[in-house]
Amino acid sequence: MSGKLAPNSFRSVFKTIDKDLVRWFPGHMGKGLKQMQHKLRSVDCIIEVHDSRIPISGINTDFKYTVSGIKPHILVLNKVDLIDARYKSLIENHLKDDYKHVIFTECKNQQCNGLKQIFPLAQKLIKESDRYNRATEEDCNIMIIGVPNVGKSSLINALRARYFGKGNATTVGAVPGVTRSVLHKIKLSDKPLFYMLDTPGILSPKISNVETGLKLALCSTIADHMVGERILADYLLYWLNKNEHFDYVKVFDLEEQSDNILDVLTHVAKVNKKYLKFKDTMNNYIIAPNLDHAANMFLKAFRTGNLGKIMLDEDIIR
Ligand SMILES: Nc1nc2c(ncn2[C@@H]2O[C@H](COP(=O)(O)OP(=O)(O)OP(=O)(O)O)[C@@H](O)[C@H]2O)c(=O)[nH]1
Repeated sequence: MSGKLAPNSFRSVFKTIDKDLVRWFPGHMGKGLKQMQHKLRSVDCIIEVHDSRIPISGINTDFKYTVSGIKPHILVLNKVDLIDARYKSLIENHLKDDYKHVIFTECKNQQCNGLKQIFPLAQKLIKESDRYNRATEEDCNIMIIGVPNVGKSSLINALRARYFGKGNATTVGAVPGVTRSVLHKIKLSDKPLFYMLDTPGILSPKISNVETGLKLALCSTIADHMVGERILADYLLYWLNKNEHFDYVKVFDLEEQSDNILDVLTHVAKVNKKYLKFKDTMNNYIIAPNLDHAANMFLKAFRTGNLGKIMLDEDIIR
């Protein structure tokens, strides 16, 4: 039976030593954004994809001032399979002033309702819009934008399989930054003639605060090593405790809830028999729990949904 700590025994603030622990804007992202802007003239609709687990922290608000705003726009919140369904209406409500069309998707499930809604909605919005310079063009182009690793390529592949009956046209990866080439043009359907333009994930150059950055990193939009696996695991533990999600106690066979990441990681490493062997200054062998391995296991459990269906912005929406 797992023990319970009183709520006030957990940290109420996450303190990091390094305020600049994430270097946000790798060079290719700035270049990608410029190339996207140049291509806007040939675009009829924008589908902005983000991660349902961070529907507020994860949105790159720069898109609003750079690439979206002028063209018909759909906000897709992907990976909805990883959040508790009751948050969908709360998220929609929270975003309603900024985003008129919000669709939740789960790319791994072809039967997902959201996937079925996207193309008909895009067609409708384009039909109702003024296409200006493109009014006489027969083909329609939908540009897919978003931060890294939210599932843009997966969405393109799922839509293409649905409407064009073709296999993967673009590479899917578990680490951010798989799509580097800007505006890879992929046919979505023949009649009507529709194309999708894949784009590399773009993060905002300025992240409003460290916690937003850490949430982005927990959802793999930033490579783990940019932040550090142990810091990320510590933030996750802090967040889980603060928001009373204690599935980790059972999943990792802990005796009780804990707010001490070193204790938790040491336990996880020991239970899973993950040790490091190294020599000390006296040339003696030391065997110690492999805390980095344990941190990765902790992060993976969250990312695969094993720690429960978790929406990291629930603290903001509440
Ligand atoms: N659970 C879950 N995972 C998903 C879903 N869609 C995509 N993924 C996973 O998310 C990871 C990233 O997917 P991609 O399609 O490569 O994402 P991307 O936005 O194109 O990535 P970049 O090219 O880095 O910008 C992969 O491991 C996918 O399998 C989904 O709906 N649910």
